[in-house]
Amino acid sequence: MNGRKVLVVGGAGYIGSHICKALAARGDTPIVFDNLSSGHEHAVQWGPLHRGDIRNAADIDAAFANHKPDAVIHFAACIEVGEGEIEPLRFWDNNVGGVISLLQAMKRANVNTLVFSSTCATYGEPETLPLTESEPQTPVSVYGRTKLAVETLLSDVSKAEDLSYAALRYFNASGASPDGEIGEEHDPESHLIPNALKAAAGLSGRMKLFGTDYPTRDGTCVRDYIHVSDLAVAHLAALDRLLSGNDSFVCNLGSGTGFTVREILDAVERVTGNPVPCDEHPRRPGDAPTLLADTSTAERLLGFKTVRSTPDLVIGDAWAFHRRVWGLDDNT
Ligand SMILES: NC(=O)c1ccc[n+]([C@@H]2O[C@H](COP(=O)([O-])OP(=O)(O)OC[C@H]3O[C@@H](n4cnc5c(N)ncnc54)[C@H](O)[C@@H]3O)[C@@H](O)[C@H]2O)c1
Ligand SMILES: O=c1ccn([C@@H]2O[C@H](COP(=O)(O)OP(=O)(O)O[C@H]3O[C@H](CO)[C@@H](O)[C@H](O)[C@H]3O)[C@@H](O)[C@H]2O)c(=O)[nH]1
Repeated sequence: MNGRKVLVVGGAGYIGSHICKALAARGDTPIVFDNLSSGHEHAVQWGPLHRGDIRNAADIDAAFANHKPDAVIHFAACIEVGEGEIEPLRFWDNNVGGVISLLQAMKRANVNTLVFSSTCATYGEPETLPLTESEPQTPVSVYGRTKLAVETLLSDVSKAEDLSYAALRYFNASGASPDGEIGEEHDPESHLIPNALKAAAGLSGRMKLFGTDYPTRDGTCVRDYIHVSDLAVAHLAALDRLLSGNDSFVCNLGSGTGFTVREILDAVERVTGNPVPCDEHPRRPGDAPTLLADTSTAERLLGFKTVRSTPDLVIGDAWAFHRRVWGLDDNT
């Protein structure tokens, strides 16, 4: 299915920009709606940018009126888990208030298809691994609770109104566009792989390894890293499934394989050829020991299987992107 206009809310950000690129590559038009609070204008390359805030009804109504999209993919949120503990009101306002505002605008514009960025952080500290979608959701962070609240909101609204939605629970989004064009540019950056690459490049001093006493094979947290280009493929499939008239659904997006923090640091050293200077620190609050996706629902509903979600491909693509952005190609 192509030739659609898709409003990509938060499309100037890390994951959203990769989905825009994938939409355009197959003949859809991504219209980015973004307030550029953490996104980048230079990442909007495949369709128009409509600058505005999701919580402002006039802004979002204007985007629907000007561009008449067929569907919406919603990425915009406050994502920095630690900040949520300090500023919960800001997180609830943007992550939940933003979706209420968006749903109201969709209703006014008569657009009823929505793909939503949820997260494995809604599961909290699971007992059963790998995580299926039916695992109880008991998030341990403000961030995770706002995302779970949106899932509940979408479920309630879809029962009463003409709304079909997909809530996609990403595991750890990582990597960069394989052609090096776009990648992860968060500021501040809290994610493991870009921080490790920066340390390997000698640009940030020693990195912090949070927690070495977890009940895992080497004492560090296990995560399921999914390449952002694989995530993009899954979003197109989710959109197509909804636009074909199927019911709303919830689905994990992960690779199904877990790696410890130490294994990721080893891979960073292997790919870059540089050591990762690193100090051991206490656990970071809110980190679950292990998060690992059961991928069977994504396979069944979306025909989705990852193809680039191995540590070496993820880190290789991220490294190529960051070398360019950091201006290292001539001297590292
Ligand atoms: N990065 C991950 O590993 C990960 C994992 C699970 C879920 N997610 C979810 O995926 C989504 C995208 O994450 P990301 O890493 O690309 O984040 P990001 O910060 O790079 O992108 C978010 C975008 O939304 C925009 N935005 C924020 N608030 C807005 C508002 N009120 N109005 C308009 N635009 C607004 C920002 O400017 C930015 O461009 C988020 O919802 C996040 O919670 C991310
Ligand atoms: O400088 C760092 C950064 C991270 N870590 C550790 O590395 C692991 C992965 O951390 P990170 O890359 O920050 O990812 P998560 O905390 O797993 O969270 C990400 O993945 C979640 C889904 O798992 C999303 O919901 C969040 O938005 C996203 O930040 C964790 O054990 C961290 O403690 C370090 O040791 N040092």
